[in-house]
Amino acid sequence: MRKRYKKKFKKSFRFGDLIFLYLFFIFSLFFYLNLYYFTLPIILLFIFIPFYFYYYFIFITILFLLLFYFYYYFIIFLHDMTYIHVNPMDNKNGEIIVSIQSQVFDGFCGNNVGTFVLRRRGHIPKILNTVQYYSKYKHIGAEISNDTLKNIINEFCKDILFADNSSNTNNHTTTVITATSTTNTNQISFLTGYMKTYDCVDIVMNAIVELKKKKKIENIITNNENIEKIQNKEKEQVELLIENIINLNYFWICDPVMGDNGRVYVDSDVVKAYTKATTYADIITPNQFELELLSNTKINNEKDVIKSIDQLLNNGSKIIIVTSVRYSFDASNLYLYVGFYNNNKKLICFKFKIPRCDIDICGTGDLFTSLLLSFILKQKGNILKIISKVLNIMQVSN
Ligand SMILES: Nc1ncnc2c1ncn2[C@@H]1O[C@H](COP(=O)(O)OP(=O)(O)O)[C@@H](O)[C@H]1O
Ligand SMILES: Cc1ncc(COP(=O)(O)O)c(C=O)c1O
Repeated sequence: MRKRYKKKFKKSFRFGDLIFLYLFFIFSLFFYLNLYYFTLPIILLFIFIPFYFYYYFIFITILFLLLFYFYYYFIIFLHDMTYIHVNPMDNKNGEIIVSIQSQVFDGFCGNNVGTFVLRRRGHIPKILNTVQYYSKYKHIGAEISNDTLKNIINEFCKDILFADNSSNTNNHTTTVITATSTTNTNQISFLTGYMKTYDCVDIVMNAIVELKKKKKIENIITNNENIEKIQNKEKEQVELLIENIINLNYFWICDPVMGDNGRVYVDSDVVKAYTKATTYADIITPNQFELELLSNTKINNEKDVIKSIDQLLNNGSKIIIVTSVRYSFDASNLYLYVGFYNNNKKLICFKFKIPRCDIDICGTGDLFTSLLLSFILKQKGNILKIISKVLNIMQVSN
């Protein structure tokens, strides 16, 4: 009786197909609701229990569960490959990043880009907005006053020095050290971008220099003897290590944002302030126009670029990265140059060719500097590899 009924049932309803559709529907629903966590297989198991007396359904259920598990772990694997998983509150390495840039209401530039990128890559930057404008193109809004800027920066410096002095006593309540009580306050990096006025650049620069002095940060630890012992090929590699060029425990990436393609968007005397800053900044990232302003040289060819880089390095900066140079004889590419002195004070310069998109993209410089900072901190090592990684992310297809 039961057999006959089963046969009839199978023929008329095509029960197997219905179950397939049912399973498909349930899975789609759960995925749509983002409920693909561990509880789901158990829920599904209970849903399918009524069908268990058909071994055919048992087989399908197990198959689906297995597929689900593979799919789930595959997603996690892909996610891990793509993003760096960091708990935003987990500042165990004690790094302190200070991002001093603009803030705009509309669009992407300055801290809107920089701090987003840094946070997305697992850093916890401290953020100071130098201006609050409507957009990159409409500088309507307000600049931070000198007093406010000084107050905030001084407070930060006080906190840092206080943390140093009281590193053995854990009864402090300063904001800087809230992340962990074992914060290494030597691991500080400054990223500066858009600053509208001479005073703003000057105040920030003086604070950084003063802090460096108070914390007795030595500039660099290059050990000539060790490098001489290494064979020639390896010697070249050692020269390229960023930790041999700048002090990674404390450095300043200064993007001298002044203008682009002949258009200036800061006060005219800001160039003087940045020229002074080239003495103290560890890494300077001008575009072609900014390099021309800083070196007072018109860039027509590669020789001009190298001469200007040499001039800025001579002032005291450790690394110059000219983020984009456009030559009249090559409209389809941009060129990025990186220059620094080796131990024998010989200028080392490399260039990267970048396929140029025929659009004016907003905030590219700010994206570049924040990625650069992140890769320096996370990856260290060969400076050319660091820049390649940054450019790989920046690369856009035409
Ligand atoms: N038109 C473009 N085509 C391709 N890449 C670009 C373009 N504009 C900018 N970039 C990328 O952004 C980086 C920084 O851009 P740049 O224009 O030099 O910065 P800034 O915003 O400071 O002027 C370049 O090194 C390059 O990788
Ligand atoms: C307010 C403001 N205007 C203009 C610029 C220049 O933008 P870009 O670097 O894309 O030329 C910036 C960059 O930070 C900015 O913050």
